[in-house]
Amino acid sequence: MNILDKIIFDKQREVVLKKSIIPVTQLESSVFFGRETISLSQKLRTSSTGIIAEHKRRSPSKSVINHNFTVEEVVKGYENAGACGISVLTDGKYFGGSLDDLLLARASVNIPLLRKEFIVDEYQILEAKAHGADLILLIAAVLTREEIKSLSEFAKKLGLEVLLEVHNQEELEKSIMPSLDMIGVNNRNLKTFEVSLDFSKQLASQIPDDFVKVSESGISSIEAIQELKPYGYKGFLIGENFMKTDNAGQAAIDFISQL
Ligand SMILES: O=C(O)c1ccccc1NCC(=O)[C@H](O)[C@H](O)COP(=O)(O)O
Repeated sequence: MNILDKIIFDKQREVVLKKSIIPVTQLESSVFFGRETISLSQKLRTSSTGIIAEHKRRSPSKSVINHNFTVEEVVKGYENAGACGISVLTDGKYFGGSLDDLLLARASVNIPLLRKEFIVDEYQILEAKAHGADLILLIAAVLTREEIKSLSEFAKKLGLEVLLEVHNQEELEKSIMPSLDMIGVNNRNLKTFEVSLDFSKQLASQIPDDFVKVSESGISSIEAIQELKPYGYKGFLIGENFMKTDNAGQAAIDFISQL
């Protein structure tokens, strides 16, 4: 079993367990459930920088990245740096994240928050809304077209935007539908961990203009952004490059100020 299959296997079991502990009615009674969300896609369309900075403690490909900061320090640093939005990894087992991280981030900043999660069930979308997210991620590699349609339509009904992640042409072709806002090309093959900006470059022309294009993973230099912009990318998701430093917020300031 590759790592992505393992993550999804565990996630499906986790969701069954969580559903039996926290009822939907409890999620719907959260103070954040009725909150008006902030659009990341609109911000990206008009931004000259397009950085989506990620809170990421560890990952399957890199093991420990950073456990030294509080969530508040990181996300406030990212907001001060001028990030368009923040991605908060909420998976515990493989990334050391949690829904509490998302809640703390929501209480700390006023820019769009992505719940970065392996979503397989509507219940996780309700969790995202209840914990202050503005948008969710759907990963084409682990969902059928029908699942992408029903999950994205469910998210839209709750006022959440949808970032659909693809890694190859087949995933892109099966996924295009009006209920998506942004299409992200992951430069990391989640099965082998190979990273190359070529994945973003190769798929760019096949992403319809209706969707904001986002390039994700393995971005660590200004040159990479300059290489990707001519392909129409408006958003750039960066995690490790900021989190591996001893001050993620300052690293984001240094990076964004050069764009
Ligand atoms: O980052 C991983 O090792 C990983 C492994 C398996 C599934 C997902 C994984 N990462 C999620 C992401 O998409 C990245 O955290 C995100 O795009 C930022 O990437 P980076 O800037 O390279 O940290």
